[in-house]
Amino acid sequence: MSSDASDFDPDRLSSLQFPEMPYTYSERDVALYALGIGACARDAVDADELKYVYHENGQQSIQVLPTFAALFSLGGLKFEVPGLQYDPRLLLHGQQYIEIYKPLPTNASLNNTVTVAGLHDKGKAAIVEMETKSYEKDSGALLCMNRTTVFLRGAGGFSKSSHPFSYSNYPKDKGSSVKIPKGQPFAVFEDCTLPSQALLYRLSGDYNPLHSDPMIAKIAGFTSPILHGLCTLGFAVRAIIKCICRGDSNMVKCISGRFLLHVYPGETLVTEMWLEGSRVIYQTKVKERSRAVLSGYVDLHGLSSSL
Ligand SMILES: CCCCCCC[C@@H](O)CC(=O)SCCNC(=O)CCNC(=O)[C@H](O)C(C)(C)COP(=O)(O)OP(=O)(O)OC[C@H]1O[C@@H](n2cnc3c(N)ncnc32)[C@H](O)[C@@H]1OP(=O)(O)O
Repeated sequence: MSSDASDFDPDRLSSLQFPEMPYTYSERDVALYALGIGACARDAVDADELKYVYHENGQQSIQVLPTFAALFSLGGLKFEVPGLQYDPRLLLHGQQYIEIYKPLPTNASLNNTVTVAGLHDKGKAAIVEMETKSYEKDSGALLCMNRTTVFLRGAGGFSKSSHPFSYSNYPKDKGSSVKIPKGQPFAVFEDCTLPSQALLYRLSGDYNPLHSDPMIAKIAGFTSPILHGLCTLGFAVRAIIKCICRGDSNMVKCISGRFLLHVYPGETLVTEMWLEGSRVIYQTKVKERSRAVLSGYVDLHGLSSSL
């Protein structure tokens, strides 16, 4: 479904207004999310992960994994940009960038503001970047920011082909692809996803049928439903918290990931990690197909020099 170039007006982009989106979550949502990204799947009493699903050692509230913040951006899934038409069945999640400004509370009521952070005409596809800022309702404090990049196959060509449209409201180096170091990784973590992983993960709020409906998956070009990109990202960041943060998820400051290839539920994810100062560069591969499916970086607070 290619868009008609005559309908697209770049001047209208900056003035686009999206309604504020409330988002409320409870401790139950936090625990369900942790299970959805594989916490405690191999070991129900995992010393690093039980705290994400249970009040371990009498702790007052369960802890929240930093990638939970990505769920706040899902309300923007049904976005509309005037002059850009796309088939939602062909949408793929391209990238996710998350900044966390304070530890996520176990339950909260938030107000999300959504803006278009970028739009690019790639000819065969359109790339849309949506920025979501999440504020705590009571205090008004800014909790986190998400930048979600979606890759809309077949929706390119909406601008004049002699000068394809490209706009970003942030510096180019933020949230794009990373260079994987040549040396041996500092740590490697292997984790199996369940055949039912996407069915479990969707209960956290992304009900896109691409992840559950065999017919829709075929129309989208896959042999069967694929895993949510944010589920794969959750597995990768959980591996980094385990291997590098020694289980302390509050060390995570910022997360960037680019989805390189789809994952089928049931496949094994192998995450390789390299340290560059307080930055962890990572790459996740599907073991069965020996293919990289995700790469990016995670910036950490207070990384111990003893590592
Ligand atoms: C607001 C809230 C929204 C929430 C949305 C979440 C909804 C979810 O339910 C949906 C999902 O989770 S889908 C599952 C996760 N995602 C995937 O599996 C996609 C995996 N990636 C691919 O298949 C290809 O990289 C593919 C197909 C993406 C690109 O591959 P190619 O077509 O081969 O592209 P290529 O020719 O290499 O590059 C063309 C231009 O596009 C840029 N680009 C490539 N991959 C990108 C990516 N992953 N993200 C962003 N940009 C990307 C390239 O840089 C290139 O641009 P340029 O020519 O300027 O270099």
